[in-house]
Amino acid sequence: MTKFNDTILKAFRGEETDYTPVWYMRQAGRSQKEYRELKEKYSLFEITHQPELCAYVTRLPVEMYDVDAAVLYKDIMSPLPAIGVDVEIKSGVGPVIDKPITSLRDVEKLGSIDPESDVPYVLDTIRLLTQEQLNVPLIGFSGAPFTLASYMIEGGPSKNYHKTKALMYSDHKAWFTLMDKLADMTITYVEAQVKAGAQAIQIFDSWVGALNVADYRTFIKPVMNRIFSALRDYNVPLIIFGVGASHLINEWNDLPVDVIGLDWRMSIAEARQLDVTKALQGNLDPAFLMSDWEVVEEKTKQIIDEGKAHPSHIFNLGHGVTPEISPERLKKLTAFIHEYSKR
Ligand SMILES: O=C(O)CCc1c2[nH]c(c1CC(=O)O)Cc1[nH]c(c(CC(=O)O)c1CCC(=O)O)Cc1[nH]c(c(CC(=O)O)c1CCC(=O)O)Cc1[nH]c(c(CCC(=O)O)c1CC(=O)O)C2
Repeated sequence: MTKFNDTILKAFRGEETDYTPVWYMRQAGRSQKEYRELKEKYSLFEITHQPELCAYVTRLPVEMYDVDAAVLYKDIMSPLPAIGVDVEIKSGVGPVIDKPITSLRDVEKLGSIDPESDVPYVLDTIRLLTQEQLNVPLIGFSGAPFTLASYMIEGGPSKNYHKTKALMYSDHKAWFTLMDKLADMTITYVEAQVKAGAQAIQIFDSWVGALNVADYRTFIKPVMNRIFSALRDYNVPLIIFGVGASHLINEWNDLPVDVIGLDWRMSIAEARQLDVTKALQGNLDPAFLMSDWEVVEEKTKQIIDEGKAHPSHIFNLGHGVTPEISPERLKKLTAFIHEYSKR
């Protein structure tokens, strides 16, 4: 067994490292041939319910790409059935919820999660990976209340979140009760992942960029403060990530997080000009990986150079790996990042 490589944990904590560590959102699923063959037989939930199989899928990209962290193979929807939300992941569509939340009554029906009895397979997978199989840290994760609520209210992926925002603006009791229930679920669910062995946590608020700063401060920021303040007790690096949320970066810099994950809309240099002090993660647009290698190399060098100007930077894409990106490309990119970023 090769020596455990904790470089990425040092970068998450804002320390300077010998090279720029890298992992990719959605690295575990997607385009590996071995994974595609598995997906012919099993759904995402069926894989996650089998710890040995789920650990194998989680390890695939680590062994194939030599990335500096593993991310647990599951979805941000995974804990929702435990609180009474009937969600299905439709291939090529995404999460689908047949009975969306429409009122306070629906919110009050939601229960709470007991990870050891509701999602024992998630915790067993984490134990398997961190006690026996990985020589890089394992990243656990949860969706954030706004992003989870957007699926629960819209009934699936959305472009404009009109129903979500309408409920948020018009029914404050329903909204804040839902936020509190989802915050309680997130804290309990993340605590169990850390106790099982996850060494860093990412909170995905993918769609909160749909809100302006004022509404973020009113309807979201207090609950995010509560979540991250509670998670600090578990003493693992905490990452917040969202898409199209650059206008919220100074709000995120106020939160008790260690790392801010950027998409491609704001450069690392621009974030630093806004006095963002947290470690930064990102932020290559996945679309680059479909273009000529010379273009990828040039953009990657720019991101690494900007990241090196301040401690510290973790390389990632600006959003999850897309299905058409080839494993060969990700392997080549990872090797290039490790080589080019050496101090
Ligand atoms: O099609 C299938 O059968 C399953 C597809 C699949 C899903 N989650 C998945 C997988 C495994 C895989 O990538 O193959 C599995 C999945 N989803 C996620 C992770 C964690 C990570 O990103 O590393 C992971 C596991 C880790 C990994 O695959 O590397 C997290 C996730 N699910 C979701 C989101 C919201 C978002 O997209 O930003 C996000 C966060 C941002 C991200 O994409 O990285 C919600 C979700 N889950 C899913 C989708 C369907 C669209 C799509 O496939 O991109 C979508 C997106 C949407 O349309 O709203 C289904």
